[in-house]
Parts: sequence; structure tokens; C-alpha cells
Amino acid sequence: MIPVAERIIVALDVPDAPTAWQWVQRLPQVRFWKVGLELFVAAGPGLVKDLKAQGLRVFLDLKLHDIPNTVAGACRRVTHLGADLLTVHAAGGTAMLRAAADACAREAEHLGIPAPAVLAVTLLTSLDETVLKDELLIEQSPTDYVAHLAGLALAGGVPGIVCSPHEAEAVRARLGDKLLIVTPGIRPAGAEVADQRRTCTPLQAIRAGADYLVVGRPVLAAPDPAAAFAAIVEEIAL
Ligand SMILES: O=C(O)c1cc(=O)[nH]c(=O)n1[C@@H]1O[C@H](COP(=O)(O)O)[C@@H](O)[C@H]1O
Repeated sequence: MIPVAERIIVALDVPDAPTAWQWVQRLPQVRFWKVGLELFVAAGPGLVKDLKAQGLRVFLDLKLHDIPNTVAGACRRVTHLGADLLTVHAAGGTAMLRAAADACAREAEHLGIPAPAVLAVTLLTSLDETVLKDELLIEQSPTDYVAHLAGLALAGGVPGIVCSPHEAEAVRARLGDKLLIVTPGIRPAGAEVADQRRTCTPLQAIRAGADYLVVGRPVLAAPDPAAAFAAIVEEIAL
């Protein structure tokens, strides 16, 4: 069983390393942080190593999506940083997913350290059925499409996926416990939805079968971030 507080990954969507460290110091109760594109571009890979050196868990959200050889190279370099989780896009296909998982596993074995768990991002939580149909020309429902991509993740040998809580239940029903499920798009009751489209409350996400929740603005942009985090812990501990 994952300890309750560790099931909440807080997205450090901030512009630079000093701001990131301010948050880490301000919220010592957060044990799992996500470093995404904005912060990684600003602060560089050293930040991931430094967070790990503080005993924190790190989700490196780079959403890699390229030809297998290129993704494998990036995965080898990420493995040196010691991140716990790493994202790639499921839409890269099974060959790319397999290249990512194999590259992390081989490099980690070579270094004698744990490999990052590769997560395949399915359908971004900022997209809805209309965009799927009208822009991406995908006729399936988000649930069926995500379940299909989760199948690719399994076929490609990656240990987990990122999806909205709305699809977590269907993925669990079809694939059981074979994949780790990480769900962003978390909005506690009353929180602003902003650019997210497929959202759920923390408790709904856990009940749907999510292993980890990714939460950004509902904590960092809250009037009292520590209280907002505590409220989520309390909600899912019920
Ligand atoms: O891979 C992700 O973490 C991710 C996938 C996805 O489909 N949707 C999504 O919102 N995310 C990330 O989850 C975080 C959500 O932030 P908030 O909307 O502020 O809670 C952001 O850092 C996103 O980059």
C-alpha cells in the first residue's frame, strides 16, 4: 500500500529553481513532486538530482514523443537523474514505448540504480470528446480511446499510464492491476477547472482506481496551500 500523502504528486509548475525550492521548503508534507516542462527547461536536470538528494520522490514529466532511437537516448540520460517516474506519449506507438522501457531498464542495470517507471500519457486531460472527434478525427469515446492506448502501454512493456480519472475505472476493468494509473485533472469540489476538461475530485479518482493523483494549481494557487494539500489527504484517507 502506498502511504496516503505519497499518493498525491504536486506539480511544481513554476518558472525557476529558486521558486521550486521555496515550495519544497514551504510544504515539507509533500513527499512527491512533479517537475514538468517549464521547470525542467528553466532549472535543468540538476534540479531532479537535487530533489532526490533531499529524499523526495520525483516525477519527471517530459512527455517524450519521437522516434524510438531518440526517445531511448533521452530515457538513458533521464535514468542517470534518479527520477521515480517519467512520461512518454502512448501515441508514439509500441516500438517507442518498448524502446523507452528497455533503455531505462538497461541503463539502470548498468548504473546499479533503480530505473524510472515509464508512464504512457494517453489522452491529455485538457482534451474532450469534441476535440477528439473534430480535431483529431478519432471517432472513439475518450474512454475507449484511453483503454486502447492503455493496451498499447501494456504491449510496449511500460509499467503505467497517465489518464483522467474518468477512464481509470474502465482501464482497471479491462486490464486489472497490470498498470500503474496516475491521474491529473484533479479538482477538489469548488476548485477552478481552468484549461482542464476531464476532471474529478480526489476521492472520485481514488475510487476509480488511481494509484497516484497529480495536483498543481488546486494546491499551489490556493489561498492556503498547506491546508489545500491537507484537505486532499483527508479526503482520500476516508
Ligand atoms: O502528464 C501529466 O502529468 C499530465 C497529463 C495530462 O493529461 N494532464 C495534465 O494536466 N498533466 C499535468 O498535470 C498537471 C496538472 O496541473 P493542474 O491542472 O494545475 O492541477 C500539470 O502539470 C500537467 O502538465
